[in-house]
Amino acid sequence: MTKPLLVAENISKYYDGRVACEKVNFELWPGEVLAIVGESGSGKTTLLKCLSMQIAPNAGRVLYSLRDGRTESLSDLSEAERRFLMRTDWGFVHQDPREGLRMGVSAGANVGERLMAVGERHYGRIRSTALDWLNRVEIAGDRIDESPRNYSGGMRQRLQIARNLVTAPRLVFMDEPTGGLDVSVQARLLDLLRGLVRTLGLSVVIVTHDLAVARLLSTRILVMQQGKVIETGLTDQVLEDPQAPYTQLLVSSVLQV
Ligand SMILES: Nc1ncnc2c1ncn2[C@@H]1O[C@H](COP(=O)(O)OP(=O)(O)OP(=O)(O)O)[C@@H](O)[C@H]1O
Repeated sequence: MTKPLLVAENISKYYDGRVACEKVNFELWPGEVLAIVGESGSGKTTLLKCLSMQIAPNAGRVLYSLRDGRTESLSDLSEAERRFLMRTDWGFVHQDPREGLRMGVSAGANVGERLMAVGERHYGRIRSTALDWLNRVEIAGDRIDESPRNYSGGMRQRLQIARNLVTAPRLVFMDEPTGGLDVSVQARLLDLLRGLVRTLGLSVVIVTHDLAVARLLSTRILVMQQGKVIETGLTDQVLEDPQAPYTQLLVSSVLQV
């Protein structure tokens, strides 16, 4: 692919006149993992929501390269195109897996229903694909009929990932996917995510306040402070040689390893 998958142009969002994010610009290329980092309240989640059509920005636009090769502004998409993105071409991994899962149905159904949403009707195939995905996210196959209510936090998060990836999305948004988990569970999940992202060639926009997560997963990084992007570049470069004083502070306080 010779053009970006997603382009953010001057994205701004205000709440009661207060800046949540302002004039954010970047390009996301196929296979790239972009980490949005910054302290609490810097506008990371707001930006992610604007990018993924969960909220409308007050200004600016998001261009997306559709599977048929057209590049369209998200705000100009038809309802059917939006649905296709939400159900198939995009994934969204929430920090709290309960937001991304249906807790009232089995783990297998959580994965299977995304497949059904894209037209798969054959029960045997749905079940075997669900099993395969549980396996890929290291959930034992004999837990397929259990409700995710019985699952641990780490298992729920892995199930949420399976549910998202089963439709072979090209772009996955992640909001603090390892937040709220024990450190050892986080490490394992990060490993798994890194493996999946690489094998599947996924493009990812990930919000994290944890620079170690950004370092492990991302190719590029975007540092936000008070709603604005203050530094951006290749992750290794930015973390090794941060230019903005705020980034220097972030890096020196967090990455003393
Ligand atoms: N629905 C809302 N109504 C009013 N203000 C909001 C709303 N959502 C976010 N904000 C404000 O926008 C700013 C950015 O918030 P946002 O949640 O995007 O930051 P964040 O960097 O994701 O923070 P955190 O890491 O704590 O989740 C904050 O000042 C926040 O109070």
